Amino acid sequence: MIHMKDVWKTYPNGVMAINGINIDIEKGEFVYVVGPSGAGKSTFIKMMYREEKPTRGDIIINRNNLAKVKERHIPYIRRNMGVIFQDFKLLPNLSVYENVAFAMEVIEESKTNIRKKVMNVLEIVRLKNKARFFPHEISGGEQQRVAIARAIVNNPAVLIADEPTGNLDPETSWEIMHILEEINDRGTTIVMATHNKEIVNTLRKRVIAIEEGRIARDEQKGDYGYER
Ligand SMILES: Nc1ncnc2c1ncn2[C@@H]1O[C@H](COP(=O)(O)OP(=O)(O)OP(=O)(O)O)[C@@H](O)[C@H]1O
Repeated sequence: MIHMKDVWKTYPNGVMAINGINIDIEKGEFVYVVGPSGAGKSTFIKMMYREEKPTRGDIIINRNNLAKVKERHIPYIRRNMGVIFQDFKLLPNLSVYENVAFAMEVIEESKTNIRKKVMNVLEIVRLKNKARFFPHEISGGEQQRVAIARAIVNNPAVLIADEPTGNLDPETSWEIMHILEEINDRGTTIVMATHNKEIVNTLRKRVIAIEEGRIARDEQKGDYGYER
């Protein structure tokens, strides 16, 4: 599903963020990406949704090589990918419903179908009753659930998450994790960068540890392995 071959990333200012990474992630896996601050986790994640382009190497996702793809094709590639962030990134002037509908491919979709799909994902994240609310009227955990609904509305094969619980209290973080697990159980591959030791050590999954831009560990049902 996701294959990285000899991937390197040097930023324009000369910082070498990723130094020769090889990794294979198969369909349906749930993978945590851990490592010290500045180790290269975000860069690794950003290259997966082509926010950053590798300096060298190949990144093949759903048979497309993100290292070679033309700029104008990036939106097509992203359609089969959902992304969620630490700071949710909802559109403040749109309601919960509209935030999700806005992300949908609406070409040739009837209004009834759009409504069905949006309400269906809002049900998965248990927010049907808040469809008319605006982001500032709901809690941080609810905002992240809207972001998840938006990320999965096009039924992507891969969901990429960069510290999705970073701004949330422990209880709310667990709610988010249970929703991500349900989505993973439906077959979506999930790659999640995190600093949350408790979650990684409790909800055991594959752990890829990055240190100084290299894979330091790659373990099935691994542990967090750092103090924080
Ligand atoms: N846009 C950028 N331009 C230049 N250097 C960058 C850029 N983004 C990140 N870096 C540098 O690349 C290295 C890896 O950063 P990255 O954000 O990938 O680490 P991280 O593991 O996600 O860190 P954290 O856990 O603190 O979020 C760091 O030295 C960082 O300063």
